[in-house]
Amino acid sequence: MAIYRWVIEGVGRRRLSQHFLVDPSAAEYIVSLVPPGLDVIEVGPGRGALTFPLAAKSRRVYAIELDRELAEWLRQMAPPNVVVIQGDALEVEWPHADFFVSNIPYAVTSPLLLRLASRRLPAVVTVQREVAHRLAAAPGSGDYGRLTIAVRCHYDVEVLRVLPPQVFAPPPKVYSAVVRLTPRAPCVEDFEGFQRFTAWLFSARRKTLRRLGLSPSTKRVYQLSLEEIVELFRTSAGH
Ligand SMILES: C[S@@+](CC[C@H](N)C(=O)[O-])C[C@H]1O[C@@H](n2cnc3c(N)ncnc32)[C@H](O)[C@@H]1O
Repeated sequence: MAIYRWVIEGVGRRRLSQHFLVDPSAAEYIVSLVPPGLDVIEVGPGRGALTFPLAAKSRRVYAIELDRELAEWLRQMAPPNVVVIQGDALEVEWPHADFFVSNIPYAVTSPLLLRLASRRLPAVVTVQREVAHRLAAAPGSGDYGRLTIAVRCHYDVEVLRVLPPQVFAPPPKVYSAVVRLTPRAPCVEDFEGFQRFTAWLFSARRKTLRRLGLSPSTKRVYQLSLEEIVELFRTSAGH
């Protein structure tokens, strides 16, 4: 019975991507990238590795945690300027804030980044190194795709530091990277329409524009810059 319970909990924890930051210098580095005196949203505070130092330099920290036990623990332990919101960060309403921080739970990386992009908050996020490569990818590379386009439509992306698995407990199987996202003027007004367009476009990522009937160009979809994709969207959708 005890083993059975342990197995079920293990699966649950994996689904929650619970790898806790245990290297104080990594936590200090991430928090140093957040300007002082702001209202900050933190997704997945866990055991508070970022939350506590963040609270010390911020006006308020809204800590959104899905795990009920961790949320309750944090409510009891955190200073009064930490507002714990128990729930799924993909579903709960995000409070008004100036900045976003998260060691992103791996299982929700893409939808969370898309939700963040629609809010255009300045952010520092830790993601799998492969995701960081996708965010920073240049046209023509294998990592370049819809996620690159969606995030870069709203942000300038800087991959600042790679973190080895051992900075987390339990260590994940992959390396992570700290990424700074600085809002830029959005590349389009109709982001939802743009998302539908890029979904269609990248479902044929190796096809040429001529083959897709979009232009006489023999360039392939994955070789197009963000600006070229925006231009195609404008002409094809009459925007
Ligand atoms: C990678 S851990 C990071 C924990 C802590 N920030 C740290 O660095 O030690 C991810 C955290 O996000 C929480 N979490 C997972 N999915 C979530 C979701 N959809 N919404 C909010 N929190 C979530 C997990 O319970 C866990 O505490």
